[in-house]
Amino acid sequence: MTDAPAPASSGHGPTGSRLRVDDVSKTFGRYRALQSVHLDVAPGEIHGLIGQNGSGKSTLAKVLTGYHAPDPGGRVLVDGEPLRLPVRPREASARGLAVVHQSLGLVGDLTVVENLRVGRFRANRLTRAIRWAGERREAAAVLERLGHPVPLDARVADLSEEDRATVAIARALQDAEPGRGIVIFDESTRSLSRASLEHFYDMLEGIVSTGTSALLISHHMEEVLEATDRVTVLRDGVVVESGLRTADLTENDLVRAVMGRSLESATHAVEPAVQGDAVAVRGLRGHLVTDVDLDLRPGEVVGVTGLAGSGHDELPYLLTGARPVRGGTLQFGDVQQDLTRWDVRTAIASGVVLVPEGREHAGLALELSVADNVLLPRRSSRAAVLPVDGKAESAVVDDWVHRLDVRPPDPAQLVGKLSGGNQQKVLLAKWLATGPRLLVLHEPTQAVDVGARQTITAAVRQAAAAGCAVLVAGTDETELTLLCDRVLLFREGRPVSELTGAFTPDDVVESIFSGHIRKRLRSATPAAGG
Ligand SMILES: Nc1ncnc2c1ncn2[C@@H]1O[C@H](COP(=O)(O)OP(=O)(O)OP(=O)(O)O)[C@@H](O)[C@H]1O
Repeated sequence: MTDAPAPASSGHGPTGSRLRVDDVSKTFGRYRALQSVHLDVAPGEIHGLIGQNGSGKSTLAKVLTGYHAPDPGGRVLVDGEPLRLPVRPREASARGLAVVHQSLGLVGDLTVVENLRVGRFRANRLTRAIRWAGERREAAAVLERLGHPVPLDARVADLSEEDRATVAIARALQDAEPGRGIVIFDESTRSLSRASLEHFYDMLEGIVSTGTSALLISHHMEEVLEATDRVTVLRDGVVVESGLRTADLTENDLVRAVMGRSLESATHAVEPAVQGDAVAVRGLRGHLVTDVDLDLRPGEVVGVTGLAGSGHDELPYLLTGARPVRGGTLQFGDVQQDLTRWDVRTAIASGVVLVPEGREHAGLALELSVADNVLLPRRSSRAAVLPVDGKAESAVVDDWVHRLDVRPPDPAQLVGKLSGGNQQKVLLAKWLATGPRLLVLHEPTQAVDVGARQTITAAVRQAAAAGCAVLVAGTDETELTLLCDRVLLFREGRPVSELTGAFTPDDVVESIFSGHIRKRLRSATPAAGG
């Protein structure tokens, strides 16, 4: 055994490793997704696992929890004891090795106790009846360990975002003896709002303070710097940096480790006025949005943001016919539309397209190839009698695969087999390839790595420079700062203030929280002076 460097927050529990991975590889067909991976997570440590889209992070998490069988050879040890390979999911969870997925993995229609105990129910041996009293006791005990009670009989769909995050973590934690085991968070913080994030980190702090460890997979360099003790970096399935102490690193160090190079700083000069159609929305009303007027110039990228429930994230769906509109009109070019009669098909035919959030649920056919997905809107709008121009179609697909740097750059690859971030790139390519006049994006760089953020920003700005008006809804301050010329802050259904000029990510956060000091993700380190 080699000695792992002590984590920054030392002093938790016994020494040794909570999780040790030695020489683990995984091949899909001829593609080597993981090559002789080593990883060492110390007790009580929050260990970051970072890397570009497609570098193998989720594949490693899936090998560790038994979803994928690794190639022969290699070892996985939890609390010093080897796990049989391929990992059997029940054995892994009984040893306290569990994962919290990005979508939190909960069933909305089931109650809290059902979500926590499903797959673990103990039935009476004679009657087969579930012993509910025991199940409730176990569920309550794990929630108590997290210090955050949630009503056991509430339907998960009715819970607040914070409570849902609590239930997801409790579910992963319930088999681990307190102070042992490790929870893997596979981009689990991605779908949480900043307010819930603070709660999430408080819980994480509580967990690791007992000696249980966490492996945090994330594309957010700021989060990795603030939340983790050490970090391991994957590039093309190979560990290129192992267990670096995060306290010694800057954000640039992390970016260089992930990308293998530094990123040029991305500033966007105000572009000269471009030809195209101005967009005027008047009196828009939806479920949350109330009487909104909005003007977008061609070539302009406008952000809309706010706290959950402020209406900014309803706007994309109202403008594109995806959700019912109570009132309002949209005017651009020759289109003058009563939005209460707008639907998705008419919107697309008019050049108004939506890149929705959550690519698994909306917008991509996972069982089709990259090429078929990119060409879908084009093919459905082409008159059925026209012959297919295969050459032109391949040229379009090749161009977009190249421009958005989809990896692997294979148009025949099934989208379901791409990594999460590469699926997001295909979703953007699909709609950018239509040459829209009004492009509406909801959290467009969610799930993509720091390099891909810049690639996507360049592609969106190129669409704007060609005369398209762009609306970006979201709460990611870096995304909004990179992409937008101005950002409108929503409160109670309408825009109340605007950021223009050279605003920074901190300006965006401060405008959302209207001056509240942003809580650090973890308590300040002693080096920072408390
Ligand atoms: N079932 C599969 N069949 C074939 N290839 C796969 C399969 N699952 C993953 N891959 C490939 O393995 C590589 C690693 O994918 P993985 O999902 O682990 O990346 P990741 O680092 O988690 O990326 P992201 O940050 O985009 O989520 C990718 O090239 C992906 O296309």
